[in-house]
Amino acid sequence: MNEFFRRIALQPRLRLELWLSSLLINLLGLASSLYSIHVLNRYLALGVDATLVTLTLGAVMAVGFEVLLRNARLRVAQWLCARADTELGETLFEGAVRGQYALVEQLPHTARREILSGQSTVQQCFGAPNLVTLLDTPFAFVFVVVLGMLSPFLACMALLVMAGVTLVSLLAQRRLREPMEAQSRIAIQMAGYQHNLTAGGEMVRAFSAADALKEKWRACADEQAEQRAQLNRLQNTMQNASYAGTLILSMVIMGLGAREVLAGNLDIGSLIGCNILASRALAALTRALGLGEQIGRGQRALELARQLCAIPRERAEGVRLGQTRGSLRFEDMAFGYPKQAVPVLEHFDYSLEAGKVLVFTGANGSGKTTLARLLVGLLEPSRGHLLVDGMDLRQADPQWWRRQVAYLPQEPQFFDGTLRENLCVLAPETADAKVLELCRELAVGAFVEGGAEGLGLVVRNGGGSIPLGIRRRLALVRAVLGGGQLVVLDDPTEGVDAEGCKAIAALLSRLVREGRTLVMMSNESFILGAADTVIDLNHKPVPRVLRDGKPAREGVQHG
Ligand SMILES: Nc1ncnc2c1ncn2[C@@H]1O[C@H](COP(=O)(O)OP(=O)(O)OP(=O)(O)O)[C@@H](O)[C@H]1O
Repeated sequence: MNEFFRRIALQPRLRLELWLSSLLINLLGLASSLYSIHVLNRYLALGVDATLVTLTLGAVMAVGFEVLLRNARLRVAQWLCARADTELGETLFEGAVRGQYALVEQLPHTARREILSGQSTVQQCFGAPNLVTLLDTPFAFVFVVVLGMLSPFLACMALLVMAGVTLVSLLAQRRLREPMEAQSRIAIQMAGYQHNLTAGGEMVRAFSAADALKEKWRACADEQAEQRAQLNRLQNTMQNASYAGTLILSMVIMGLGAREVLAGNLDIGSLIGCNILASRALAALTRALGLGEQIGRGQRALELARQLCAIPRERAEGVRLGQTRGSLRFEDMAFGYPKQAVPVLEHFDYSLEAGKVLVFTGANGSGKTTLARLLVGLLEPSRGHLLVDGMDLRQADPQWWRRQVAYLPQEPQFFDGTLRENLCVLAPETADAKVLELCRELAVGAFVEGGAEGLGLVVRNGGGSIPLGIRRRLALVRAVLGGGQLVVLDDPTEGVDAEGCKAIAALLSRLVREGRTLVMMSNESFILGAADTVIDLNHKPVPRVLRDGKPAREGVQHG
């Protein structure tokens, strides 16, 4: 409900227009009742055709104005809702991409997907049609007041029936909360299984995981069906309440009204008018009560969205040093994930001059990727400092810093778009010829140029269909085109064939000659051989420097 009022309050001037137009619309809505009263009382009594024509013209004009005003009001409501929806979309997007990485990552993938898709639920539930329904609700009582002017007794009866319908609907709505929450929990679970089916189709078939998955799927689907049935029963109760309420109200008004007519307290015309007014009042009320379930759904989607939006943002500003030289200093640095028994590293001290090659080595899970993310500024040390050219990375503008780093993540991902858009994301002005030259240097020229679309190839699903070794080298092209002075490569040769490794070695040699600082996470012997420094992350919790000084080999040579 608050969300509706927030939307209405977005533009104070329009807020007044919305309420005024709703008042007019509902006043004009009285025209049909007045018409019935006057036709029955005046025209039937006197039989003057001019009276009928005048009354009909007046009623038609009132209906015409009402329709025009309703259209205009809907447009204003749509404009307000579109603004609120855009705002929500942007806030969610910002939350997902600018929320502190470590905290965003703590939300499971499926939950993040559910949160982001909740945007359309909010759009639907708090949309313009529902907003105008809500605006009409207080005017249900305008009809009751007019009814009271014709017959206070019938107005009281109408209020009694309306109260009964409201009570039943509210009780049913209170019970809706539980199945609706269950539905949203099950939807997240189902989304996980759907992901297993779409992205993990090979795993499911090759390991005969279909039976195990099917069992889980069925259990989930059964629970979903059970909750949906309960939801439907409650929705049905609400519908029945409003249907029965309408019938009962009409019977009450006509039955008791007839007695009032016989007692001489009411004329026939007014009785018909009372019946129309009472049903209009109840219709406005039941429409508003019907919103309850949608408001509940929208509210839940908003609460989920708030979880993401409540995550503290990354710093939006900080120091920008121009172009970094690429010297690094780890100063008594520590990092551990929440609930981790042994931290990834502790008391780590090391200084790296600009232009040198540092390799972190270690077994799976020793912390190589974590270190890469610390260097890129996606994670922050739990203690101590990571200095770049003497400046603590915590003071740096993250956007500036990431442009100083040519980063190859361990899991190279691309966004949905063309290969050109992806490779040139950091340097959109790069000429195709330069991109292709770098692709050839990394031995992926044939892949790019061999395809009919070339750099226009459309990448989908993170680029998962591109062979890993090629995808990794394409991601290396993207990193190098960014021009960062500090090169951070997380396992650059994983899944790459011999020819690819040779090309990577040649590229690394070129980068060293250009004076870039290279930090790599690798267990590959040719990379370890070319390092000025090798640091072993297997040694816990303080990493051990295995070699510091002259590299074992001149340049980076594969084989
Ligand atoms: N987001 C996270 N939350 C909690 N623990 C994590 C998270 N990411 C990694 N870890 C844990 O931190 C440790 C280091 O993981 P990391 O991925 O950095 O290792 P790695 O050396 O890169 O492994 P690999 O060689 O397999 O890529 C592991 O024990 C891992 O389970």
